[in-house]
Amino acid sequence: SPFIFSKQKSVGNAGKARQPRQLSVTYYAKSCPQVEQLVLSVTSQQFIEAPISAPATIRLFFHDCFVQGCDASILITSKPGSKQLAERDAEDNKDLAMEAFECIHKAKTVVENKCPGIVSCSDILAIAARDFLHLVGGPYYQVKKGRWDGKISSASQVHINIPRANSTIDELIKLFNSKGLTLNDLVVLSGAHTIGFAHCKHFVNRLYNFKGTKQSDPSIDSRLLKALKMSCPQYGGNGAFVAPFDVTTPFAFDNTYYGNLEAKLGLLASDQALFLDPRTKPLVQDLAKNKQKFFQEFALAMDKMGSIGVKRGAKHGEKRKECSMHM
Ligand code: HEM
Ligand SMILES: [Ca+2]
Ligand SMILES: [Ca+2]
Repeated sequence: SPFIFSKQKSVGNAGKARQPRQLSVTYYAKSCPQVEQLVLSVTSQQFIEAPISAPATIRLFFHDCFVQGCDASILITSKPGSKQLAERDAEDNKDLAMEAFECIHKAKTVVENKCPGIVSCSDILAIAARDFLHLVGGPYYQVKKGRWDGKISSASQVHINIPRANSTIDELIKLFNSKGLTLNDLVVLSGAHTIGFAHCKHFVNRLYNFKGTKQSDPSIDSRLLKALKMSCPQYGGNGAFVAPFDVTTPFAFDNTYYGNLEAKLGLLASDQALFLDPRTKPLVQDLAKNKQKFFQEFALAMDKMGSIGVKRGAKHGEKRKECSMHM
């Protein structure tokens, strides 16, 4: 009946932001069956040459999905001479590592060579992030595919959609909820900080002037505080210096991140806050005890994050030939 037809249609539109459109593991089974192998050939080589590509690409995927959905909008470069900057030139994206962009570019080139015009940049990013997660010792999961690339990339959309080191737990919960992610997803996905590094500017306030007190953050371990102060002076430090998120195993994907939080070894205020807030503390304690559970839940949460705001079809998206260039 026409009533039901129009009702279904409006439900479909209303769910645009929240309800992921259907993705599938077998999306390219006929059109490009070797896509995963092709991407892996690049990611595994890149992991040997530049292991930093692993954290960099996982973070790139996160920053893509949180702004306009998982649509490779993060890969588009600003038009030369235009005042309208693209997402990747926004302040909050400036420290995304080049290695990640290069890796996706290489993978896309290899895939285009074998399956021209078939595979979206957003699917390649999702596959590469999974590959790197596994290469650094994290869980393996099947990547659902069928994302189309977005046609919009605007720097002005970034700040409101990307969490910051000084975001409160309330703000983080709100932001994650707005993407269809739960409190549990927030705690589990933050576990990505078991690998990778951060620049001083993201935690220097904790060392010298926590919340305007002119004191250091009381929830930093004193030895870590001392070490971080040596590398990150209050004024005029080396802007290129990076500290590991996980002081114990910065290159291994494991659950030590959570144990570190219990030991006041979190790097960002937003990391340590997960152990200080009564809503998230029990989840941290649980994951610190249970690596198996962390792995299972991380894989599920990545799948969920990878479904945010997914576009399907030529009306809403495109399949870019060159990931950095909107057609
Ligand atoms: C919960 C709120 C989060 C905040 C406030 C946050 C903030 C940050 C900051 C400030 C950095 C350091 C960037 C730099 O100095 O270069 C960073 C790095 C990183 N983030 Fe997050 N992040 C959050 C959640 C996530 C999520 C959900 C993921 C992925 C699932 C993720 C993955 C990473 C990775 C892997 C790095 C290391 C990048 C590298 O070493 O190149 N983060 N994050
Ligand atoms: Ca995006
Ligand atoms: Ca680790």
